[in-house]
Amino acid sequence: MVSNHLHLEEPIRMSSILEPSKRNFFPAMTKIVGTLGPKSRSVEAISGCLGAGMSVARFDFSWGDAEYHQQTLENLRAAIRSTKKLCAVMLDTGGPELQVVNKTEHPISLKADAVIVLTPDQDKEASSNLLPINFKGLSKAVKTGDTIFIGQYLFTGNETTSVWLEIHIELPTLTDKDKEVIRTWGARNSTDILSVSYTRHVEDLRHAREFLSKLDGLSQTKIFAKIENVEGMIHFDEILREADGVILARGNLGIDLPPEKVFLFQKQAVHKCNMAGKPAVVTRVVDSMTDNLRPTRAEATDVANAVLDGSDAILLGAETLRGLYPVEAISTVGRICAEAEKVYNQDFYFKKAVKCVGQPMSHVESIASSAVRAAIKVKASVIICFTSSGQTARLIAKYRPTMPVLSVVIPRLKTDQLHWTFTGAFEARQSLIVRGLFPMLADARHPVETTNATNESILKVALDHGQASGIVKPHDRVVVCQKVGDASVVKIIELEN
Ligand SMILES: Nc1ncnc2c1ncn2[C@@H]1O[C@H](COP(=O)(O)OP(=O)(O)O)[C@@H](O)[C@H]1O
Ligand SMILES: C=C(OP(=O)(O)O)C(=O)O
Ligand SMILES: [K+]
Ligand SMILES: [Mg+2]
Repeated sequence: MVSNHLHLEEPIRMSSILEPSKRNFFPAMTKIVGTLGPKSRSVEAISGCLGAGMSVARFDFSWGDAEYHQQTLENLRAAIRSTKKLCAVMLDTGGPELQVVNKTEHPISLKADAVIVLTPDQDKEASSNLLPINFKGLSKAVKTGDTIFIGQYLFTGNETTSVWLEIHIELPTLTDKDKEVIRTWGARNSTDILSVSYTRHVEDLRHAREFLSKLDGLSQTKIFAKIENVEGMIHFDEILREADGVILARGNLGIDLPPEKVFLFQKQAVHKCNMAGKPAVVTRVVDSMTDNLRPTRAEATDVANAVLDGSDAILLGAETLRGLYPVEAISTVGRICAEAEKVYNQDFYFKKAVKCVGQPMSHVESIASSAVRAAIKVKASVIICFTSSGQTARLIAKYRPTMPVLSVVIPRLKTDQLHWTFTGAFEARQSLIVRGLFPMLADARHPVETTNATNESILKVALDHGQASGIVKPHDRVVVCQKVGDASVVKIIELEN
């Protein structure tokens, strides 16, 4: 029996809940973004995070300077080399966020019923009754009776953190400080994904794209809209059309929205992203793991529901940034995701996605959905997809195959009139935030023409890679999606050994 809701493909025996889960070579199809900070920035800590399943590292420029984040990034590179795990780099802007400037590095506690003065004078020392704010226009932006909410990361010493106001702040979404960081740190480190904090309108993204296109090395950076207030939520559809992906910043948005409405936003936003074939990233899932080894029941269930809703990735903030158990937080979330993926109603979802595209389908989309359908019908253990731009692989992932997709990124030679370089590295890393995609960068010495001989030799390398990592075993069936000459083909192969 196939039920027509998005969870539980079919009823299961209660006793089967206790059956131990099979170990996979990868923790989950759902990806985990880890924010790197004080508790997760040494080579050792980052290696642990990569081993536990983190595939995107987020650098949050709401705090810390470029030098601090550069050191962390160098450590990430060392950890990638030693663990041989791929990891994408996400630059998260500060955005129009008002911050309390606490230079004392000591936590500050606020007392109930106390009177607090907010001052734009950043030279003043922060205390329980005086909070310096990094925004001169505050007194003009508020009126008597307005509420000012002070974010929860506040006063933990290391992070200067968010203050939220029930008002519209006349600051651009990409501030001058953000632009400076992108121009310097971002360009120097070939940022894979730019997270545009507090995206409020589609213009915010157009502006960001135009800005990136003028910078050396950043024209390929994917732009993710971080939706964290009601304004961004209201303009969601137009934002999604322009974005390469969306981050549902439930922490900040959850303050702006009545609690009983948060789930509605999540389900709608994730669904819209799924239908558009763009990655949806959900934040703030296991806050309590910042200080504890186990999540609460509500948090554990929430992670599973995010997967059943169709999320591509889970973003951990304080849990990895300043939490006591970054590695355990990642592995716990990964295990919950893997369990939820097993009961995800792929059949129902697939039909909805096909219906939503309508007819006629584009050729690539038709090939991609057919590859997923064939793989499920023949119980293939993996789909191997050849891609250069990454588009075919993303389209396959859109149909949420139940098996991993090994996306073999074939480099292309390109020139800017001065130099010749190979593409591929960006495309491979950028798929690390898409549910089910596991990229592999083909050797740049392979010629890019799609002849039978080159296809076969690259496929052999991919299969060897799959076998070495345990993703494919002897006698497995594998679905391959590639171009032979001018024709896109989906073929099913049976492995001998
Ligand atoms: N270098 C390649 N060798 C063989 N097949 C390829 C290559 N690049 C893409 N394909 C296949 O070609 C078809 C679509 O082509 P195209 O849109 O150019 O791919 P993409 O945009 O993903 O790079 C898909 O079947 C894809 O798997
Ligand atoms: C991720 C969030 O915020 P921040 O960027 O402040 O960590 C959030 O609000 O969910
Ligand atoms: K931020
Ligand atoms: Mg294409």
